[in-house]
Amino acid sequence: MPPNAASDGLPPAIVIPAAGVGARVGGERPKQYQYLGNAFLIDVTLERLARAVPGAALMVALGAGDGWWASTRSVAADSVRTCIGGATRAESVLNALQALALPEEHPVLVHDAARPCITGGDIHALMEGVGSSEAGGLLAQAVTDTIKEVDGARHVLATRDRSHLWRAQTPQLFPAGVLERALLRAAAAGAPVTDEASAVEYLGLKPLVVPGRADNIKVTHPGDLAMAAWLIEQQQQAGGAVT
Ligand SMILES: Nc1ccn([C@@H]2O[C@H](COP(=O)(O)OP(=O)(O)OP(=O)(O)O)[C@@H](O)[C@H]2O)c(=O)n1
Ligand SMILES: C[C@](O)(CO)[C@H](O)COP(=O)(O)O
Repeated sequence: MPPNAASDGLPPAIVIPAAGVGARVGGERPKQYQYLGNAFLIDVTLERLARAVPGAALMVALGAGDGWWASTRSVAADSVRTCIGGATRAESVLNALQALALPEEHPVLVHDAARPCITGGDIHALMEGVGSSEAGGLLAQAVTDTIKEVDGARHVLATRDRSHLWRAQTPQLFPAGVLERALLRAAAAGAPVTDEASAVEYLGLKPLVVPGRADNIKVTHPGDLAMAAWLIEQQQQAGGAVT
């Protein structure tokens, strides 16, 4: 493997988009500030990231006018800084990346605040799998269900070949310069960017998928918070190795 910041022992920086409103989960506050056990969801996510990558700088993109961050545990953490996010997840990630102002080759992990069940094992598998590759990579899971294409009334139009389909998760890992160029280029072209890899693909690069755990869920719908709390309990019972 060629020398790079990661292999030289310099930890990746970590960008955490947390500027969403959590409309699908609902509730009186954004999902990142709802409780998982006795902690805010965002504290669980940030503490797992910080534990997995000691010494990493964490940059959290917050919604403009966020009134909750000040009540988190993470507000007091030296390694955690914040910036204002944007109208889309991609804009939030770009703002955070620019706030970090990293050298071109510096590795950057991007992880949704809304994925609190991430494990150190998965983060290290991603870092080892991707190494210093220019195209970077992401955790993902191979699709195991039969895939239906449906019309607007939910009638099946076709059954799709799933043999090359994977479900993208986060973290996703890229060199800072590649990621910034990719996000800027995709934004200028109006290309749809639902994750960092889709922006990097837009540059013509092929990010690597690294198999991740099924329990790295994104809290998206009502009920997912309870599911995440249960998954964390299971991980804790399975031992410290997973967290
Ligand atoms: N403008 C935005 C939109 C989303 N996110 C973040 O991106 C992650 C994944 O997005 P998603 O699950 O879609 O969160 P929300 O946008 O909050 O959810 P919803 O679409 O239900 O409102 C979350 O951590 C969310 O806070 C962000 O930083 N900036
Ligand atoms: C980035 C992501 O977590 C990959 O699965 C996901 O796309 C983010 O959710 P969104 O609903 O697309 O914002």
